[in-house]
Amino acid sequence: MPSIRAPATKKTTTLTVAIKCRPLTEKERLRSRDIVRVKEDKEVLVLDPDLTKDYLERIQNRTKEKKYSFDHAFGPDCTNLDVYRRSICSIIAGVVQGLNATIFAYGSTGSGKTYTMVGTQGDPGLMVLSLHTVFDFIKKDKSTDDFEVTCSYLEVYNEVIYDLLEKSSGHLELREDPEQGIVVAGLRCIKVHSADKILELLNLGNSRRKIESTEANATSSRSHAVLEITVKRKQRNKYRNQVIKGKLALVDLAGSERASETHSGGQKLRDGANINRSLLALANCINALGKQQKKGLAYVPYRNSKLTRILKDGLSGNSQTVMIATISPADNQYHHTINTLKYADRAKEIKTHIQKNIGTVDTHVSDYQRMIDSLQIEVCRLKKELAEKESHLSVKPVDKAADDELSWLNVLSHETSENVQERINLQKALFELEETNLQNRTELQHLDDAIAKQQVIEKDGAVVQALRARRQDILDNIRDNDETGINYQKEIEENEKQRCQLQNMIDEAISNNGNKTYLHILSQYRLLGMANTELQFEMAMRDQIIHNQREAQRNLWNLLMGLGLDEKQILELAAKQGLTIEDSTMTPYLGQSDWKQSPNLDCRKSTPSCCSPCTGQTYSRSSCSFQQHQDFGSRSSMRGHWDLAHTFCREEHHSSYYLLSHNHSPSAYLRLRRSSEHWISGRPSSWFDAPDNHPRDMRKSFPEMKIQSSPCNEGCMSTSPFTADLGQQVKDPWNNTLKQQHLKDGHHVGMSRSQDVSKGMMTHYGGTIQGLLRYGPSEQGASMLSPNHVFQNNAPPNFSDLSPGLPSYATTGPVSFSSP
Ligand SMILES: Nc1ncnc2c1ncn2[C@@H]1O[C@H](COP(=O)(O)OP(=O)(O)OP(=O)(O)O)[C@@H](O)[C@H]1O
Repeated sequence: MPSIRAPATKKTTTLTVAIKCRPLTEKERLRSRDIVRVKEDKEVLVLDPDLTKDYLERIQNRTKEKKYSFDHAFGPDCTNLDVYRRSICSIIAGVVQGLNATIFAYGSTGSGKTYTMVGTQGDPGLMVLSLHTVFDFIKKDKSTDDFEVTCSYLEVYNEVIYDLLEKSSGHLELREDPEQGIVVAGLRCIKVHSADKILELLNLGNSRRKIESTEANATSSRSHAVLEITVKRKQRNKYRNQVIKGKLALVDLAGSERASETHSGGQKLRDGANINRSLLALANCINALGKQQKKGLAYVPYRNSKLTRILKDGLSGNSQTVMIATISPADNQYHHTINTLKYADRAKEIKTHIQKNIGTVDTHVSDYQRMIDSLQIEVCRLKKELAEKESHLSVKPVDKAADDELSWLNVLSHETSENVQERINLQKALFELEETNLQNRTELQHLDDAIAKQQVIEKDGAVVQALRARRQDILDNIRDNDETGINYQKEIEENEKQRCQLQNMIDEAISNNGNKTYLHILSQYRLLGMANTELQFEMAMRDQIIHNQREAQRNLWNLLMGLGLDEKQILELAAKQGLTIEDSTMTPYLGQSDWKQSPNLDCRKSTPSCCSPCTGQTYSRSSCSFQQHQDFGSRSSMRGHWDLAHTFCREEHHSSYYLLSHNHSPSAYLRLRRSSEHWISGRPSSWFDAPDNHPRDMRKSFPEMKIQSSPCNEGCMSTSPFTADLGQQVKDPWNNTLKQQHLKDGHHVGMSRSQDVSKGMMTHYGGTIQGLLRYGPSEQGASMLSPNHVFQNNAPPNFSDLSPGLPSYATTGPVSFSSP
């Protein structure tokens, strides 16, 4: 029997911002003046550093004096313990109860970030104090629960992640996990039983951190360091299998600086540029998040740096977050101080949504994880073979040419891997950006409707004006997001060019070089690496879907509650529908396994070609887009068949992610255009052409599209005989039989993947082949299929021959297709 659960409730909180002003250092005392005043533990006054300003200028308010107010403010006499007690202590208790918390120090170089986070023996920092509290709470806990505390410590240096708990750590990759958010693959997590043990690890990690002496700070941290403590609590009471997991992230950022001030050059200058790049990305995220609270949906560019990706949860997700902005009181630091305070002021607007992390594991995600893991094992094996081959080559009699070639190939391999990573990252960013604008456009539509209605009641009244103002904000957001999107597109094009160059170089080397085995391994390694990252990309997409599914369920639940139904009534109603509703207080947090069984998704069991009433979706437009989207590529055998009618279309540039419509419903085209028209402007229309037999302006031709904001319509509209037929024919979309299936009305349906073996290049493409859309750059697989291309013998290629040994999975990649 299908079963749904009441979701765990989310609580919205605002980021806590605390300012800490350090004392003047010995050196500064000789030549600087103290210009910062902290008042009433909340206000910070920064005096004009220019003492020459006269009384008149001051009273005329022509001074540079600035005043800000924050949640907490600490003057030079305050210790780290003061900061801890007033602004941090209360959130640490939550970590032991399964909540996430993030504490990060932000400020210019030499302002006291490391001092605040790490501290000294006499004045232990927030990392040390928090750890002691965690263990104190565990010790004092009166329940019979089992606790497990683990700790990891990483640094981001020059946009590369290193494990500070490993002696000689390699480069680590970021991965997006549906349960845990952003995780660093391969990062060591050490089980610890006491705060002292963590402190030992912390000291060890700190000794490995990249530190340099700069003009501004003798021990300047050149990297961003993240200490993460995870507290797992296995409950031994009636909820036996429940595991509550709280995470505490403590972040010491590298200092922002101006090259001119630090007098650095060479490597230091490069470090500085990278540090500033991450901090700029962080500042942009803070800006966008601050703006979002005021103006609605602004795109938050987390993907612009590793640091912001790591801090994503802390900045907007499931985390109670404290920002400690550190400032120097010295007059020559005036600009830095004001800058830091400005960002801190904006950060006050940021909201996060906290909820308890109650453990659940999802099967299909673990399937993907297994695939990725096996690919990673394969990559490791090939890496080893490569290393062996290299050492074998290097013991040969000195052959400088071979050595040069080898190092050239290594550079090539490294560049290729970076290129793939960058591409995936850009595509994800574009995807998210598109999603944000999709929501913006929906709101715009609603606003237009509301304005039109309101105009009838009171022409140009206050309400209309407020609505218009909001409309303008949304339009501004859309425009900003479009601009960002165009820049991403350009970057993707650049990346694609680079990819082609690299590929040509590898191809050339393979054809010219005698050492074919080595090159073959290199090529294999590269291909597997690509498959690996693409799988990760796909997993991230699924995570997004899962996330939206949860939101949709949450909305549905809230709606039911909002209708005034009490729990008993809901249970009775559900029972009539044959549904079991479990109580959130008694059951684990809603996991993906739940939504697999949710009535929304399971509806196809009873109605193969049409969605059952999908009321919940109506209230979450974006969730619903994903509701359709989620079906894409899904291979749950539980479902028995694949309801292709619900697949949602999305354009993605080049070899990337896309979704296809599976029937002739114009909705597919419209949805595509609506979601992507803002990208397309200025590009050749052939990139995303509407079929000739469908006029461009779909709205005119298909007035029913106007009601598309009802997701239910989206789902149900595609209930064509074609789909129904498909529903019966398609038994398993992942199965080869489907790949070559022909529909009776002449459309091809298939999941496909191509591999141009001769070039050593792999392109995945697939999905359902139907319609007259065209995708992708000409260099890749897409060029094989021109618009309106008719497969030979009206059948798709034999995909299984083209992709030997690689697992089938949902589609990514360019595609061109047509129906005869
Ligand atoms: N509250 C404080 N009391 C006494 N000294 C402090 C305090 N805060 C910072 N300092 C001193 O100021 C100097 C710079 O501090 P710190 O290294 O923590 O700065 P930072 O912001 O981490 O710099 P960077 O970004 O370059 O790493 C150090 O000498 C430190 O001892």
